[in-house]
Order: sequence, then C-alpha cells, then structure tokens
Amino acid sequence: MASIADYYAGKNVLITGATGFMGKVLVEKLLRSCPEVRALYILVRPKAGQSMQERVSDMIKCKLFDRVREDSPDFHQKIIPISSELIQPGLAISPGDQERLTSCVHIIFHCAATIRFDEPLKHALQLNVIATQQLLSLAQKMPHLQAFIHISTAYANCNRRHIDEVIYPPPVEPRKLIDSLEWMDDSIVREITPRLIGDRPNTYTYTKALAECVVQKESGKLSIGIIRPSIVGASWKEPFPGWIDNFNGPSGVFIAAGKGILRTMRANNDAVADLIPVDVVINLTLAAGWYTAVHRPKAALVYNCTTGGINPFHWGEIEHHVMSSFKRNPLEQAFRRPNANITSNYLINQYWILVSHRFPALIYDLYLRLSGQKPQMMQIFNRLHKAIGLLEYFSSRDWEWNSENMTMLMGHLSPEDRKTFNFDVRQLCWPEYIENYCIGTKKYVLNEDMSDIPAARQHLRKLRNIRYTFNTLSLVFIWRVFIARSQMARNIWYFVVSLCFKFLSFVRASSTLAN
Ligand SMILES: CCCCCCCCCCCCCCCCCCCC(=O)SCCNC(=O)CCNC(=O)[C@H](O)C(C)(C)COP(=O)(O)OP(=O)(O)OC[C@H]1O[C@@H](n2cnc3c(N)ncnc32)[C@H](O)[C@@H]1OP(=O)(O)O
Ligand SMILES: NC(=O)C1=CN([C@@H]2O[C@H](COP(=O)(O)OP(=O)(O)OC[C@H]3O[C@@H](n4cnc5c(N)ncnc54)[C@H](OP(=O)(O)O)[C@@H]3O)[C@@H](O)[C@H]2O)C=CC1
Repeated sequence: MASIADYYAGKNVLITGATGFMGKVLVEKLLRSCPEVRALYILVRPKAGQSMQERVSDMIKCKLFDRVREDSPDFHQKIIPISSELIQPGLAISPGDQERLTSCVHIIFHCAATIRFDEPLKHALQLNVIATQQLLSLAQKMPHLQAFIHISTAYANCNRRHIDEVIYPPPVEPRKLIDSLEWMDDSIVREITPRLIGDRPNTYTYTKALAECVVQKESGKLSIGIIRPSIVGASWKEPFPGWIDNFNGPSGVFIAAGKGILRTMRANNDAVADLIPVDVVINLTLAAGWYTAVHRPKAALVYNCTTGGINPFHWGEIEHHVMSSFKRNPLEQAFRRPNANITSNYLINQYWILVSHRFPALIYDLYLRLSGQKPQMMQIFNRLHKAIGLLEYFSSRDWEWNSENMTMLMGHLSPEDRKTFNFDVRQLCWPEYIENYCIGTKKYVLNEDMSDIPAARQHLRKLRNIRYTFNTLSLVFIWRVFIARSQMARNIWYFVVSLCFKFLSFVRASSTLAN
C-alpha cells in the first residue's frame, strides 16, 4: 500500500481555516513531509485591512515555516489562496474559483470555525454549521474527491462523561434550528440561547455537535473522517518543540500565571488535563485523510484525538510544572513573581481573587494614578476573570474518551509513516512538553528574547524584595495600630521583640564562641 507521502503526491488539497492555529501547522506539515503534493488551495478572507494575498504572504513568512523554507525555498508556489467568506451564501467563492476547485480537488480538510466560547449563537451556527453544510454541498460537486476530513472537538459532547467514537444524536435537528433562528431578532436569540444549549457550557460546543450531524448526513455520498481533538496545545516536536501562536485554551492561562497576574483559578487538581500537542493532531489528521481516501470506509469514522486514556496527566501536575518552568525561564516584566494555585473550592478561590488579584490591582492602579498614568490593572483583571470563567468548566471536570480508532489507524501505518506522522502519545514526556510549551509562549506568542532571561530573573528578585519590604512594613503598621489601642497587644508585641533580641544575642554569642 502507498505510504502517506506517496498518497498525497500529485494531489490537490483544499483547506479551510488555513490561516488559523491548526490550519497553519497542517499546511506546513503537508508541504514538508509530502513534498510531492501538487497544490494546496486555501480558502482565505481579507481581514483587518489586509488583502487575502497580504495575509498569505505574512503567514508564510512566519517562523513556523522556517524548516520547510530551508528544504524547499519555492514552497509558497504550491499555496493557492482562494477568496472566500464562509458565512456568505456559496461561501462567497467566485464562479470561476468554484469551477477550478470542483474540477481538481482530491481531498478536503475543513478546519475553519469560530472557537470563541462567547460567540452569539447565530454567528456560531452560521460558521460552524451552515458553512460546513455549504462546503459539503461543494464537495459533492467534486468528481475527484476522495476524502472529506472535518475537524470537530472532543468536547462536542461534553454533556456526556464517557464519549465513544460515534456521532451522538443532535440536541436539535440542525435544519429546524437554522430555519427558526433565521427570522429571529438577535435579542430573542440571546434570550433563548441558554435554553437551547442546555447542559453544554457554550455555543461553541453546541454548534460543533450540530456540525457533526450535518457531516454525518453526507456520509453515504462522501468518504468522511471526523477528528475530535481535546485541548490543543503547543507542538511537541514539529516543526520544533513548543511552537504556539495564540492565547486560546491553556496558553493564555499559562502566560497570565507566568506574568504573575493570575494567582488563583478554579480547577480540579486530580482531574485529567486532556492536552494534545498540535503536531500530534495534524499528524493524525493527515493519516486519517490517507486512510479515508484509500479504504473509503462506508460510514464516517470518528477519531477521538485525546491523551487522557493513554498517557494521563492532571491539572495539579500541570500547575506544578508550569510554575517551576516559569521560575527557571521567567517572562519579562512580570507583574508579580509567578506563584499560582488551583483549587476546586469556590469560596477559597473567591478569597484568593480578592487578596491576590483585586487588592494588588487596586494598589497598582493607585500608584499609576498618583504617577499621572492611566490605571489599567483592574481592567486587565476583569478581562482575565471573564476568560478564566469560561474555561473553568473544562478544568473542573473529567471525561473519558474512547480512542480505539486512533490505535487502529496507527496499526495501519508503515514503520516509516509511524515516525514521520507520529501520533503515539504514549511517548510523550509531560514535564519536558510543559517546559517547551512555556518557553514557546515566551518566544513565539510574546516574542521575548531568551537572551533576556538574566534580566527577567533580576526583575523577579526585585519583586521579591519589594514583597518582603511591603510585608514587613504592613506588619509593623498593623502592630503599631494595635499597640496604641490594647495593653494585651502591647504585651505580646514586647514579648515577640524581646524574643527576637534574645535569639539574636544567642546567635551572636554562639558565633563568637565558635571563633
Ligand atoms: C493557575 C495557573 C496554573 C496553570 C494550571 C491550570 C491551567 C488550567 C487551564 C485550563 C484551561 C482549560 C482550557 C479548556 C479549553 C477546552 C475547550 C475545548 C477545546 C476546543 O475545542 S476550542 C479551543 C478553545 N477555545 C478557546 O480557548 C477560545 C476562548 N477564548 C474566547 O472565547 C475569547 O477569547 C474570550 C476569552 C471570551 C475573550 O474575549 P474578548 O474579551 O473579546 O477578547 P478577544 O478574544 O477579542 O482577545 C482580545 C485580545 O486579548 C488576547 N487574549 C485572548 N485571550 C486571552 C487570555 N486568556 N489571556 C491573555 N490575552 C488573551 C487576544 O489574543 C487579543 O489580543 P490582540 O492582540 O489580538 O487584540
Ligand atoms: N484550538 C483548539 O484547542 C481546538 C480546536 N479545535 C478545532 O480545530 C479547528 C481549528 O481551530 P484553531 O485553528 O484553533 O482555530 P483558529 O481560531 O486559530 O482558526 C480558525 C480559522 O477559521 C477561519 N475562519 C473563521 N471565520 C471565518 C470566515 N467567516 N470565513 C473564512 N474563514 C474563517 C479563520 O480565518 P481568519 O484568519 O480569517 O480569521 C482561521 O483560519 C476548529 O474547527 C476547532 O473547532 C478542536 C479542538 C481544540
């Protein structure tokens, strides 16, 4: 049987979401490990004042593409951007481009989605469900299409504790929901959203579940694979360890903790933290594309792409490794020393929010005001609390995913493909991965230089000294206030001071004797 790279040789691949986190890694890996692939058609929209072409040129200049640039400097010639806005009718693809795509595409990877947890339902539905439906309609017009790979999420069915590699019945018939929301005012939709999403935490997981059903409906006509990654994190090995370019999922939490801003968060120490490196997800995705095209399974195959059942790691362990990693490799200009704790107790968390978030923010904003600057810390904390509040659902619960199809797929790969498209997470060493992840957030998300680490360490020492001074002054202040008011407090104070003197005299005497 053809190897994965042999299969992709001469193939035209269509990718949505190629400018996103996972899409970029997919494009890079395809070009690097399947150098004979004919062309990658990527659906891109103009954004933030940049044309489609400008966005793609910026994308391929990024560090992620350094390795493929070295191997084949002309790699960009294989990337063919197609203008498309996925929430428009017909995906806003011009008739000429539609014809071009339908006549040549062999395989589709559908990565585009809105992954925001606070997305209004109508928009999430338009992008995650209706656009998927439109892409499937386009796919059906492609005579050479061999596989349609849809990227879902392991949390599409997070209202269940045990999740098999099956498509569960939808919470509502997608067509009915689409028809009803079409005529509804945004304010009405906002009001009924909690009722509609029911026991799911947000519109993202809800619409991703609906999208799976939409995809399943076409599985009689197309060869389909559905990839369900859990929490996608920085790369494990490829193209280099620790590559990450966004604040999503745990990355923003790690950075906020590394900067000393985040000191407390609600999470269950003993719950499995189902992180999965992005390169593992992409390797599995490419292998699933190959398998789907070669074996043409009759029903859509679902791949739960998770680590918890194979190589579990827990939030408590993550906390420990993140904190120690940022102490070894500190971020620049930290607000406080990194020292975050997770707790599952609501009240304890609220207490620490008050003491370790709100109080320091208040003092710092006061300092900014007094020095003629604009206060900003309270605002930063308000945004952080909003983001953390949306993530807590996932860090406080445990799920069990069955990942038999991942194992089955691995069994079908040749020894060579198993190395090139490695998704065997049994080999993942978590402490090393977390260390590289934290360094990756520093280097690639915050663009900080590793050569500045000594200065960052010096800054942490300065912060420690400020804390010691502040604590000492506070203690003295509190005692002085008490001493002025109560005889008993005064007695205790004199007792403590005399004890300290006695201890000091004892130390001095014993050091004189020793000399
Ligand atoms: C105590 C510490 C120890 C560490 C151990 C414990 C760690 C526990 C971590 C728990 C993490 C659990 C994560 C679970 C996720 C599972 C989900 C399932 C997986 C998926 O299928 S999808 C991927 C996940 N999706 C997301 O993560 C998206 C979530 N984000 C949002 O919904 C929105 O961004 C949010 C949070 C509502 C904020 O919206 P808004 O205020 O409108 O801000 P913007 O998004 O426009 O961003 C503005 C600006 O801020 C940057 N940003 C975004 N998030 C953060 C952040 N968390 N920290 C810092 N900065 C952030 C963003 O990049 C923007 O910057 P610009 O420069 O572009 O303006
Ligand atoms: N990140 C994670 O932890 C996980 C992600 N997933 C799934 O993986 C897939 C990729 O996620 P990820 O890469 O992290 O997401 P990103 O947000 O990084 O990327 C989303 C992509 O979709 C594109 N897109 C969004 N809206 C439109 C639109 N209206 N028209 C055209 N393109 C659009 C974006 O384009 P643009 O650059 O123009 O905005 C971008 O390329 C998603 O399906 C997600 O559900 C699953 C599990 C976990």
